[in-house]
Amino acid sequence: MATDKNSVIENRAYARIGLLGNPSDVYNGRTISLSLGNFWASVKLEPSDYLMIVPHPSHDLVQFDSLSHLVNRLQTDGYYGGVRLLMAICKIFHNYCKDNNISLHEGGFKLSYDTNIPRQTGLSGSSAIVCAALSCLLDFYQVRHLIKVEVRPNLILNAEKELGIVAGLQDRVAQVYGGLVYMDFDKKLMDELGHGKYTPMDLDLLPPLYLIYAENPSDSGKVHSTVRQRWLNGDKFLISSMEEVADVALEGQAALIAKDYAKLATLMNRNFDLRRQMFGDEALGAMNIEMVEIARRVGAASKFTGSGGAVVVLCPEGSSQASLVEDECKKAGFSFQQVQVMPSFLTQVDLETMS
Ligand SMILES: Nc1ncnc2c1ncn2[C@@H]1O[C@H](COP(=O)(O)OP(=O)(O)O)[C@@H](O)[C@H]1O
Ligand SMILES: O=C(O)[C@H]1O[C@H](OP(=O)(O)O)[C@H](O)[C@@H](O)[C@@H]1O
Ligand SMILES: [Mg+2]
Repeated sequence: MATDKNSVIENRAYARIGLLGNPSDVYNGRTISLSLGNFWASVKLEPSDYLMIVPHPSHDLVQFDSLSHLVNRLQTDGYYGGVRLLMAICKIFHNYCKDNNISLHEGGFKLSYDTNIPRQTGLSGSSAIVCAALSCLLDFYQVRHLIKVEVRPNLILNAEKELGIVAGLQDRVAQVYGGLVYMDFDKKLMDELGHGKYTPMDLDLLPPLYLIYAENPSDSGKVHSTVRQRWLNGDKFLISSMEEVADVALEGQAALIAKDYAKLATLMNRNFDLRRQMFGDEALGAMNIEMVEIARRVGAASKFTGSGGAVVVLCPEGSSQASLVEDECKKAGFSFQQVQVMPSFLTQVDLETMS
């Protein structure tokens, strides 16, 4: 990657799968997540005399065929695209550098993005856009060596918090680190370090995994805000269930290391069952629940990759079972793909910032 301040910079960030423990990352828990090579967002930074955030031609649509086209679009995709995400990370990055005496040159830039991550499907399309933008800013200002890898997920999360999106760190950690990562967000640890403890795991430990998803925009921030408020209010059931979800990741780490995939399957199912009890069927949505059940009906294990819209599947009986899931997905109109894990692409400069 060229880091000359006059050259065009382009960076990608991949979708992610919360394999175990999500959403306990939002609640001082633990997760195991992986970077998903099947989908990515890319951000391009072109040096310029002025500063411009370029709206995406379809994700930030502002021109419509008719009033009903506009209304239809708002009803399916909501009001927001990626522009606000790019603006927010620019602000967070600027303020972080100012607070940490990192000086930035005066050059301007044009920032544009593209993404093939299915929109708002719990594959972390939102933080992929932010993460790729942060990478461009690190390169443009040549400050990659000054901003530790461990704190980058916080900056990405803060950009979304800035917009009122309730979320946790696991997506952002998977996207910054790449590969497969075990994460511990223990409160004491977070208070002491300002971030969680992130331990990369060997990709060879993973069994083949599959993905089911649907065009199904649901706002993860909204899904989380009520549960988060109940948790903050001290709801005992939520607090103890969230601890159980965090324990799923702890047990999952041992299961992965032992390549005990029967245990991994049990833990994935348990993870979703706990989410279902905590959030309730109405909040999860009938289509999302059906995606989980389609896999379970043929004996596979399944859970949400994020807050809903996509499901990760483990087939303990192998590829013949995966074909059965695929057939069922076709009948139901859901997309089905084998998971490609994206290995870490942290550079030497990045690695040297790590404590
Ligand atoms: N594909 C996309 N293109 C443009 N903006 C997106 C896209 N996906 C998400 N966003 C932006 O991120 C916000 C939060 O999305 P979120 O519900 O977290 O989706 P995801 O599950 O993909 O992370 C949305 O309100 C929107 O502003
Ligand atoms: O609910 C979850 O599992 C995750 O929800 C959000 O991710 P998204 O891909 O936007 O659905 C959130 O950002 C994560 O921290 C949660 O674990
Ligand atoms: Mg998101």
